Amino acid sequence: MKAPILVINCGSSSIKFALIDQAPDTPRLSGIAERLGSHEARLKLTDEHGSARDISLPRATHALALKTILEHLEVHRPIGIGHRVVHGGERFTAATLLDDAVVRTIRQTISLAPLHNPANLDGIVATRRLFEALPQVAVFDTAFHQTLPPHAYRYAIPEELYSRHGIRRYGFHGSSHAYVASRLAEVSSRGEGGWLIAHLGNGCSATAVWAGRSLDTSMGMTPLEGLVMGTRSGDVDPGLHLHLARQLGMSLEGIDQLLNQKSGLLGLSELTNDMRELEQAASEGHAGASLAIEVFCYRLAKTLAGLACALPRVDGIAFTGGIGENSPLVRARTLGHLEALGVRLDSDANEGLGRGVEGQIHAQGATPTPEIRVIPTDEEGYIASQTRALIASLASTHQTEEVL
Ligand SMILES: Nc1ncnc2c1ncn2[C@@H]1O[C@H](COP(=O)(O)OP(=O)(O)O)[C@@H](O)[C@H]1O
Ligand SMILES: CC(=O)OP(=O)(O)O
Ligand SMILES: [Mg+2]
Repeated sequence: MKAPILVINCGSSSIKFALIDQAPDTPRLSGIAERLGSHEARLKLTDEHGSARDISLPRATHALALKTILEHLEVHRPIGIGHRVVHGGERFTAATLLDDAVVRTIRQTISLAPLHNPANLDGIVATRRLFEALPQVAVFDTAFHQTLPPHAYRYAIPEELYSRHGIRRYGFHGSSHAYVASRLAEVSSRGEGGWLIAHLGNGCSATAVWAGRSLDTSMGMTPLEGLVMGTRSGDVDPGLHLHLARQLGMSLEGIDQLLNQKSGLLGLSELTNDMRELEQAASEGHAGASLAIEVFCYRLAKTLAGLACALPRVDGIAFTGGIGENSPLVRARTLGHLEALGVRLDSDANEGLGRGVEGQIHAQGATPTPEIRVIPTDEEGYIASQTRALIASLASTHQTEEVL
């Protein structure tokens, strides 16, 4: 591999990673260390030829898993490491070189993303210790949404909560939305224009993008706002929290768990958070699974229609993420609720498109309607390119300073 960048996405019980060559189309080395902390902890590695290895790491911590990952990848001599950091608050509007001060500032944003940032930081701290000599970069999920105008990012609550405590909408999945927006500009005849992008994975969010800039998005201060997700409720009546506490005697911890881990597709279906399994169960007559899919698609359509307000014109709608790329059913059901936006799906193209494959699925007619596209996301590729660009710009500044 030539000058590869190691990308690390450190979650609460897993670490996803990829080693990415400077030539974008070179096959990657990638993998996941999962169930960390448990007896079943393991590392799954797929090399650049596609052959997979499964290594058992009983009770491995994040630090031990990272050490093992790095031992396996070291021979390829990465030139830098890019870390996914979910919340950058208002302080970070772009990818940032990690030093002690930046790590301290990320630590201060923990209260804004208690589910994601502590794990991201654990990964950063351990990797900086293990690889002192390598430049390391934080790429923030929130950075792409820092172009939101105040009327999109402010909540209608007292001003002081924003100015003193940073309570506002931030938006997430920025690396995915930014990647898809740039890919749309390459493949669509409409160019950069106005796009509604639906990132549908375990976490789900939709974004309105105009001329490559995010103008509004469905997630808010935390990744709980907005769409129905695998285990997250998305939007609920804000009065629900008080009701659960006062009438049902639930604790804050309990409410947090209920809305983040027991709701969404899982809560509605009482079956699973996995869309593939839900589609199977629904086809066999499971009423909860059918309802979960219907609520998911209706709420997504309603959010996309709302986000259209942010755009001067809707040139198209793009689907991405595990569900967006693989589920013709979810795409068709969602678009079925959006006739008012003038969208027209080509059902055969939708059904016939390979799983995880890029393509266009709108009906071709005399009058142009919004394009409908499937764009497989590449968060790791985006994080690697941001990391590479920052390292290159620092190297050239350093060289200029030496000449001067
Ligand atoms: N063929 C498929 N049909 C429907 N849903 C699918 C299919 N393949 C994957 N998915 C769904 O994609 C979701 C996971 O998306 P993914 O983007 O991989 O998640 P993450 O946010 O963890 O990266 C799961 O709900 C899974 O069921
Ligand atoms: C921000 C967020 O929801 O991330 P994920 O989809 O990885 O959970
Ligand atoms: Mg993913």
